[in-house]
Amino acid sequence: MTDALTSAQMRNIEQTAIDGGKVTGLELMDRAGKAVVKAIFETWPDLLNAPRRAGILAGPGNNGGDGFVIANRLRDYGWDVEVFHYGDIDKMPPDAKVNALAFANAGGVVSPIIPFEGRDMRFADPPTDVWIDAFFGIGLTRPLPEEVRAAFLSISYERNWQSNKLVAVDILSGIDADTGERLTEFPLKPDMTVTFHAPKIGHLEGEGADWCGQLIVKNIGL
Ligand SMILES: NC(=O)C1=CN([C@@H]2O[C@H](COP(=O)(O)OP(=O)(O)OC[C@H]3O[C@@H](n4cnc5c(N)ncnc54)[C@H](OP(=O)(O)O)[C@@H]3O)[C@@H](O)[C@H]2O)[C@@H](O)CC1
Ligand SMILES: [K+]
Repeated sequence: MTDALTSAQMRNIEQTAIDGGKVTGLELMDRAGKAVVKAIFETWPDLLNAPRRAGILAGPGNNGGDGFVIANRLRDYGWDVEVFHYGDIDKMPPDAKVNALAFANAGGVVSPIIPFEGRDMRFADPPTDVWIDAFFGIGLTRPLPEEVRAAFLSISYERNWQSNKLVAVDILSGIDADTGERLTEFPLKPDMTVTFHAPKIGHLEGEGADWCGQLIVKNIGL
């Protein structure tokens, strides 16, 4: 496993590649989202044999942008996809907004996360096969908002009754990528974390090492 990076080191590598004209941020986001989908099908190939349902937990930043790339990709596979967005598409960073608008304009369902409160997630119908945690990645700066923690709790109820998978995009939301500290206490461990280019300190240190599930590092051409 190559040396773990801090979030600042990762951003520097990305920015250097973008400034050098080697790649655009949008291309990196596209590669990242597609890498998550590839990792899902490589890890659970039976998910390929029938259209499934995915719930995408998307945040306000570029981690959320990855979530919308994943949402678009799974719709291409004929999946039933619903995005639960903690954020406002209009206020997303430009690359994320492009992917969010592509999803919404193609008829993708974008719901606020509050409905989890009203929904009895234990018996979701149809059951969700895969939950994607794209709330926050390396840009997490403080403990999760209460409604985000509550959304995770709703899914944890469902996981008691339904066999679904939880995949963390880049890092489980709530884990500090630079220390592995769990900034918010909640009960959900992902089945898998897909990160990009190299592991981050937060995947290997502190509690982060125990809150990854299977850690997959995907090359995004940096
Ligand atoms: N070229 C690229 O950049 C690529 C990026 N990629 C992807 O982007 C991710 C990094 O994206 P990012 O820098 O936008 O950070 P992200 O983790 O989405 O969150 C930032 C937003 O959340 C907010 N926020 C933070 N903490 C919060 C809290 N506790 N509660 C509430 N809000 C909170 C924060 O707001 P603020 O802290 O400014 O108030 C800001 O709005 C990275 O992990 C990877 O997945 C890949 O596609 C590869 C190419
Ligand atoms: K995440």
